[in-house]
Amino acid sequence: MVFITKILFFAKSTRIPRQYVKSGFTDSLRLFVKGGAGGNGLPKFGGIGGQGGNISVVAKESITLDDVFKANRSKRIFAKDGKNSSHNFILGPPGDNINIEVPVGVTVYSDEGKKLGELNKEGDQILVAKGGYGGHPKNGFMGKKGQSYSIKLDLKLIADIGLVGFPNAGKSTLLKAISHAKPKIANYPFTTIRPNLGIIMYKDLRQISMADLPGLIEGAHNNRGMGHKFLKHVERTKLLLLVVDINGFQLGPQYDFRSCIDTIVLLNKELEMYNKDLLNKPAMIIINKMDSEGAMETFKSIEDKIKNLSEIFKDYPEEYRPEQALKFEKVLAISAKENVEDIGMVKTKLRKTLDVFAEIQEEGKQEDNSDMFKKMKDDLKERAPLLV
Ligand SMILES: Nc1nc2c(ncn2[C@@H]2O[C@H](COP(=O)(O)OP(=O)(O)OP(=O)(O)O)[C@@H](O)[C@H]2O)c(=O)[nH]1
Repeated sequence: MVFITKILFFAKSTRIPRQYVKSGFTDSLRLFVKGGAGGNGLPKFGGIGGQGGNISVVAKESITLDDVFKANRSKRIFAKDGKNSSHNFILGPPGDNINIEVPVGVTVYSDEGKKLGELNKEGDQILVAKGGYGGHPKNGFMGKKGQSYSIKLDLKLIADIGLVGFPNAGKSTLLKAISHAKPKIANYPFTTIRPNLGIIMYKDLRQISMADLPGLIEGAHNNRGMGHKFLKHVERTKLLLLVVDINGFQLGPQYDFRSCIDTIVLLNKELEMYNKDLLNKPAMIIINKMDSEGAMETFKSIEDKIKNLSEIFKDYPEEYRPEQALKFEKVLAISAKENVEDIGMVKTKLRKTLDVFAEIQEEGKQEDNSDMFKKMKDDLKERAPLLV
């Protein structure tokens, strides 16, 4: 009986990561869509033509943009025309509507870049091309053409936590240790070339999703490296989790060495250059590879600086200097690879932080960031320990 309960429990708690992060990763797709034309009316009998079919996009879980492409290789989608009014059908039958199933998380843009809408949960629907009206007395019984547009489907992952960092900092190692994801890990930069999604599971069945994104590099906002292309995926995460290597980072022998604190300032700058609003998101930072020699001394020497980042901006040349500093709710020094206890601690802190922010949001009390952080700290102190 206990065994069966365990199996059922486990089955229930295993949420399968959305397919779109498992296979080939396409995160935007352009389609031409055309609503059906309206059928002609029949003046002799006052008959009205059928309306042309509409085209909508509908959000569906467990589907990828690749699937959408495979189902529509021509990338041209036409709805059926409405039928003409006839002796047999005075009211011409309408053309069938088409619903294009797309992944949850897609934003639809017109060709001119106008946002037509977001599909954030299963079943959300946006009409993208209206069918033409059927012919009737007021339009001379002539059916109208359907709307035709090019639309862009732009996928942004919806994860609770987004990992941000330079290459090789240990993001994938953390994701693997903390969740059931199996990202590729190697001791060279840019091992991660597409987002990976992991689900962090807690004993009480709570689940939190975490997305690991390809590493950013200096100048990412100018399209250096691949990080920028993927930064859009942190826009919808509830919490930014920066991961930096206590030993710093050097892209290659021909590049400057960046110390740990340099990498934090540079990440701050890259996020700001991409989208200033990201700096107002709740954020935590992990200083990783604390098992390295001399790591604790380095950490002690920079801990205060990390907590008051804006005070050291003046030490950086103007092109690297952010205007606004990231505020970290927590600064956690860990070894993602070597210390299992650290992983447990990160798990607990992430959950607490997300919970507190969710509460604050619900109460609608976040007038400004500083108040928000004060409240978070008070709340965190009051909480009882959680099951991890
Ligand atoms: N000593 C030590 N090495 C670590 C630790 N965490 C990760 N590493 C190593 O650092 C290297 C890079 O780790 P990854 O997890 O692939 O780093 P990443 O940030 O995902 O890298 P990209 O895919 O390039 O963005 C690997 O060789 C890891 O084994 C740690 O806590 N201590």
